[in-house]
Amino acid sequence: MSVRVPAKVNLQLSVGPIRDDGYHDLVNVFHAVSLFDEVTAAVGTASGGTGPEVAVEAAPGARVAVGGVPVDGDNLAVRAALIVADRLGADPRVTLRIRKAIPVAGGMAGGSADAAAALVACARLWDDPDEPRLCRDDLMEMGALLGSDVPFAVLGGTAIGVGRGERLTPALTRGTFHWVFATADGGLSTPAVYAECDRIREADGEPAGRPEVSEELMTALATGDAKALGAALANDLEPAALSLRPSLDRTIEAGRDYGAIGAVVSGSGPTCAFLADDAEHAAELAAGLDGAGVARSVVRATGPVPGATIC
Ligand SMILES: C[C@@](CO)(OP(=O)(O)O)[C@H](O)COP(=O)(O)OP(=O)(O)OC[C@H]1O[C@@H](n2ccc(N)nc2=O)[C@H](O)[C@@H]1O
Ligand SMILES: Nc1ncnc2c1ncn2[C@@H]1O[C@H](COP(=O)(O)OP(=O)(O)O)[C@@H](O)[C@H]1O
Repeated sequence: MSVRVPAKVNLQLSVGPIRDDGYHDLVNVFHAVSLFDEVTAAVGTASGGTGPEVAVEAAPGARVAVGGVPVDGDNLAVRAALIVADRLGADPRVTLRIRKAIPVAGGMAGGSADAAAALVACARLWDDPDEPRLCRDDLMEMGALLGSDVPFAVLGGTAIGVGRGERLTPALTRGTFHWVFATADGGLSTPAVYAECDRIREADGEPAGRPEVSEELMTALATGDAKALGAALANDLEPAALSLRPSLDRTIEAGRDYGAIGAVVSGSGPTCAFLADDAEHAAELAAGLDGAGVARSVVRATGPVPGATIC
């Protein structure tokens, strides 16, 4: 059972004040792009242990450093498999193989994507095909137990996330947008970036306001206006990511110099996202960024694309 699952970029990430539970209230506009991890689930394990086993590798041709991905019970895909087994009363001995093209700790929700893929794969493996007990909404609910970004990786497309980002409403979009992503050496820790955002706000004496959906962004999406979308991209975590990784400033500038119509750090970073007018412009932009030597790798993708899908 193989499932393909997309990365995300945040078109708008508005971060409200920190809550009592340590999370921040968000308006998080997710957009799924055509950079995919693949998770394969097969019944049984080689070691004969009591739970899931996992192996992780870079997808063919992908320059992803998989060293930081846990291959034990901390792997989000393993935790996802255990949740599905528990819900369906299934034998949790399953072998998961993850092929990663999504950068690790890159702000593109690769771990969440793998969790979503494992939820979909294990549900298909263990659920009753004639009378399934789990629907997509159930899997999204189970995903929220694993992380704020997991429900979106199940859903895909473009969606507005509120709460900690897990409560989703699909957004109306028209056409296809063309993106170029500049990945970085080494990741950034999501909790550390949120903490840096709080620290900067406190130091500047600028408390967080209530996050609100950008009307400019929604109109740009609904009309398929790439230039307006580029102008509306906004990420409250960007100053924090730049503070923790000052070299990203040069990456963003290089993208602008090569004609990107929008440039933003993706989520908690350090991947930078650049919007192009069309496929041809994206190819030129990618070549320019590659030559500038400001990224570990430069990848093109389009969005929106569907969420976790059985291959
Ligand atoms: C920043 C975003 C933007 O989409 O993603 P990444 O860029 O890391 O992929 C998300 O908010 C990350 O979501 P996810 O990676 O699922 O985080 P979780 O496991 O739920 O939380 C990890 C930690 O991030 C912080 N966190 C997360 C979500 C949120 N609304 N407020 C927070 O403060 C908390 O410190 C939390 O302990
Ligand atoms: N299947 C997985 N793939 C990647 N990272 C994972 C996975 N499971 C757990 N992790 C952990 O989650 C952390 C964040 O990873 P990731 O989701 O790739 O980044 P981000 O939150 O920046 O989008 C990693 O550093 C790793 O320790």
